[in-house]
Amino acid sequence: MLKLRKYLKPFIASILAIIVLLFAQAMCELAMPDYMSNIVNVGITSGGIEDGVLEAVRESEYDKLKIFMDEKQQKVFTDNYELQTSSNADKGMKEKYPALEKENVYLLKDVDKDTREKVKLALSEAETCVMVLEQTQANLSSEDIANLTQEQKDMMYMLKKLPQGVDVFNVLKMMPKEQLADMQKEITKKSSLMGQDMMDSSNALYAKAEYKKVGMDTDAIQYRYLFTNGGLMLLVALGSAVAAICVGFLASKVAAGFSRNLRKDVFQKVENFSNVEFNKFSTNTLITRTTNDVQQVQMVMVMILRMVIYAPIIGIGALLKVINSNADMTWIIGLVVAVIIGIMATAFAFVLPKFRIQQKLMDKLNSVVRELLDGMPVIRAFNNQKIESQKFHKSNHDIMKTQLFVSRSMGFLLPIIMFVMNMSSILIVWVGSHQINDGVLMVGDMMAFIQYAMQIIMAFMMVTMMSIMIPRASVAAGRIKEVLDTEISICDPEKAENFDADKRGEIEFKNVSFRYPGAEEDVLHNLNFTAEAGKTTAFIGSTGSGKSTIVNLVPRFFDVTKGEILVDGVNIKHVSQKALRDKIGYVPQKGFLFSGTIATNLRYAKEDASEEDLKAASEIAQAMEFIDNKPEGFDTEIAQGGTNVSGGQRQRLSIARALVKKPEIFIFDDTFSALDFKTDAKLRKALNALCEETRSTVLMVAQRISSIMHADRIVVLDKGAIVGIGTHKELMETCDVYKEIAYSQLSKEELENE
Ligand SMILES: Nc1ncnc2c1ncn2[C@@H]1O[C@H](COP(=O)(O)OP(=O)(O)OP(=O)(O)O)[C@@H](O)[C@H]1O
Repeated sequence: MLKLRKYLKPFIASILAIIVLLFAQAMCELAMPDYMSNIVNVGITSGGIEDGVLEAVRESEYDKLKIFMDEKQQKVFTDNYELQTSSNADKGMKEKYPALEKENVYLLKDVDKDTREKVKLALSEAETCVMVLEQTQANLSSEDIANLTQEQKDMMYMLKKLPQGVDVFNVLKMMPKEQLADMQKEITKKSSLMGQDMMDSSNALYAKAEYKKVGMDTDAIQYRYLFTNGGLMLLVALGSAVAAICVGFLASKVAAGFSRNLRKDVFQKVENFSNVEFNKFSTNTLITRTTNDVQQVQMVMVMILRMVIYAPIIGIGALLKVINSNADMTWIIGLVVAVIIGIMATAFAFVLPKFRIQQKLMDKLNSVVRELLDGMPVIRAFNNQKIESQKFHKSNHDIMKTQLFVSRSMGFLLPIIMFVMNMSSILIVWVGSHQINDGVLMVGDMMAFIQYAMQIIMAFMMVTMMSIMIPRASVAAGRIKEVLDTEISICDPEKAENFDADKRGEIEFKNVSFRYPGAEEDVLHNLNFTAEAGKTTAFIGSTGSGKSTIVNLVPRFFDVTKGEILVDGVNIKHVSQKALRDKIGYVPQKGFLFSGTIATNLRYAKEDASEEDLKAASEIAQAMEFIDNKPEGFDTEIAQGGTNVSGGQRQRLSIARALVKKPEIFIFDDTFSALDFKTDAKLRKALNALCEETRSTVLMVAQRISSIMHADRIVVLDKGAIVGIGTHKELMETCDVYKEIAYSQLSKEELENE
């Protein structure tokens, strides 16, 4: 994938935005369990009271607290609370704190966060002691006793020994200071084992009880907390959803733009391929690389942008949260992650090779289908449908088998992983409930732990999935890069020369030898001849003697292996391909038309050609008659590849297309063999007239001697070498190969009459 990183450059801003958004999304996701934990621990369990910092406390209750506070703590209290006497309190005050009707109440001043923390510390131990003692005094039922923490139980048994009706706190006030300090030490030692959150929660319960005694509306406090935190949680969830939507939007934009640019570059590269490169890559693979492979990379790109960045943020974030939490259960996460990695590794060890096989089988199925469809008329003609459909069924069956295996394995994998995840929740609840029972963990913390554990496991699963997807996409990226990195063998010279302006279409082959790339021997051997300007030079020879190869060298479809080809006195390698091809009107062996109309096809080389030009060219190419017969004439639609016209018509339109261009050089690569003798003769006559007018050079490959016998010059080829050059007459006298061809096609009389 990294091979194509330069295609991400235009999208850097979007990628950075995605990273920021993913970070925001992860932060929101990580905050959610905390909110939930607070709602459970504080909102539900502690009645919406966060800790033991009392907003209001009766003077009598403060007297009790004071017993367990040292001078420093008492100072913190008096500094931050003000006494509201019963006599001075107004109506509003009394409504808010009804206890003021009977006694004085201390009210917390408006303090900042740090001071509040100091107050909390100053009150914390004293509140624990008072609470334990009050509970003891309150003659608890056995059920209540069972719910007490161990230190509360110990204290309760000690104080229960006091005679009935004696106020514990009055007794304590009279106790020697050292004994009281010992007792306090004992209580705080035990309570310090609880952890801060538990302490806060326990003190919050004390505060709630005190608020009730003050007459405050504790339900309102609880609702306020629940609505505030619930609302914040909703906002965070909304933030996460918005970030996720934006990431999805941007990631799709980046991936789609990335693949558009990639397809454009691959296409541009392929457009510049010479036949050498086309021979290296088959058409099928080039199409697959431009479409399917790019699509694969695009798909994984979206996943990378959404998951690969998100998974580590959320995974590490959740892990840090878990490590910092009170729950001593991190080992459960380690265990579950190890089990999941084990399961996935085993599954992928079986499935991954099948993925690769699947890709190959898909290629095979494609090629079988392609061959079947292309060769359908032949298959029908030879009645071989059964054999061919067996071939298809085999490929089809093979692919079904592997797909079934892969789908079934994946079908197993997900439920197993879900089972492991559910088991991990149960294990966390099991271990967590023991810790809750021991007073070291709160229910909300355990619930948050479960959520963080799921986030960590999901992050691991995302990374594992990506580690499977990325290598697959990497193969596709490699195939695309191979096309992009292919060196084009036929390119323009750095400093292009110009053609000799005094010459017009003269072609000279000088010691030209040629070997197809990858072939073992030359197909053309040391050719030397000149095709004079304005004259017709024809090539004839047995099949495979190299006629088409010679004419394909002129427009530089291939470059000569040895020697040089000069057009108008300049080596064709020294001019630009455009300048060279501008001079040439090429008609291939197999006529090819583009989708559009007859007119758009004829104007292919000369967009501004007039209707008269089209008509004139069609007349020469003997195509006017069939065009006239079409109701829409030149506007007749042509299907892709010209499949809706006959082979002969296609060929005539291909010839007309070259004629419209009126080039300096015509190349007809065995063009006339698709035409009947009569049309062939008429066409050649009209063509000769045109060439005389335009003074164009004609290179003509032919199989039929009658097509070329009137040429100014005939080059006879045998096994890639020239065995004779001259006019028909000269060759009939001097060249045995020519004579042999001529006599095999025409009678002695026909030849002598010519
Ligand atoms: N792309 C190619 N790669 C390798 N060898 C090729 C390629 N094209 C043609 N050849 C070989 O080069 C030789 C000359 O082929 P060419 O097509 O030029 O012959 P030809 O005289 O035009 O034949 P025909 O009259 O049958 O069209 C043949 O032996 C052929 O097998």
